[in-house]
Amino acid sequence: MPSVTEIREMAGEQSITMLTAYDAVTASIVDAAGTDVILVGDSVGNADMGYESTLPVTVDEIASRTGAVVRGTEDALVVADMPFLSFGVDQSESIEHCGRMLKEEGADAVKIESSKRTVELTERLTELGIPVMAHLGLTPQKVNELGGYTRQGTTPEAARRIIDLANRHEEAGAFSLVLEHVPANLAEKVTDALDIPTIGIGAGPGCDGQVLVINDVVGLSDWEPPFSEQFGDVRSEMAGAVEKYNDAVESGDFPAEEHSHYEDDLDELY
Ligand SMILES: Nc1nc(=O)c2c([nH]1)NC[C@@H]1CN(c3ccc(C(=O)N[C@@H](CCC(=O)O)C(=O)O)cc3)CN21
Ligand SMILES: CC(C)C(=O)C(=O)O
Ligand SMILES: [Mg+2]
Repeated sequence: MPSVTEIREMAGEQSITMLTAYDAVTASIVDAAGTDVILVGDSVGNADMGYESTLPVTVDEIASRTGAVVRGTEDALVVADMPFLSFGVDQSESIEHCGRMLKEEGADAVKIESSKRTVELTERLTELGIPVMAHLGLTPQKVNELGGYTRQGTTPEAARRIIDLANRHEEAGAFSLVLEHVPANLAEKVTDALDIPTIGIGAGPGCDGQVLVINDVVGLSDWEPPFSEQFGDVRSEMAGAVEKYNDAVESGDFPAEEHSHYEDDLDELY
């Protein structure tokens, strides 16, 4: 069972595997496959709740999903992804929201979309015993400011800002860092600059680990980011089962004798 310390020590050693999960069933499948880290992503908003973005997701929703994932997980490290405006508005409120994921839901750590304003919060949370995974590059909670889910860190200045913030979050105590949708050569430089592991999504092969959204990986999404890869076709599997069920009900093949029971005493009932 990897702890935050064991994940930190995987930097430069073994590739860290991380996937999202939003419910106990999926978490149990992801966990049994030996995945190192399960992220209760705020991507639940678009992946599982029908929203267009991650912005509407609430603290209560992430808390509820985190509890479910924890109950479905035996071995993996469970990280709760703090939703839009659950941190950064007010420090004590931020700490309460993050603390709740550990204290009430059993998460091992939280992830916070990082900026220069989260350095101090990361330090405070770490010092209180709430391990923090940082997140730089494309931070989808800033979609309205960025104007889309565009590649980040593409100019020397933007790349330098990311390297600087990565260093500052490591110094503040973050135990790992997600790097999203940045050039592979920038991700390599960040990985070299840090002692803590980098976990990439659309950040090339040079990171210490990789993360993707489970729906994209198993083939449940109706769209995926260009950097994702479908490793299965669960949507067709499910559609096939549902069609067979509908056909069986319509034809009268289901339920059959083995799905039904009869009581002799009831035969005379009028
Ligand atoms: N199902 C799912 N998978 C994800 O990987 C994911 C989410 N949801 N939700 C939160 C964020 C959003 N992500 C995304 C979404 C779209 C692009 C994308 O299509 N980028 C294109 C177009 C950018 C634009 O012009 O808007 C690109 O070429 O960069 C990238 C990352 C990654 N995350
Ligand atoms: C893709 C990962 C890093 C994420 O933040 C999410 O799933 O919400
Ligand atoms: Mg997220």
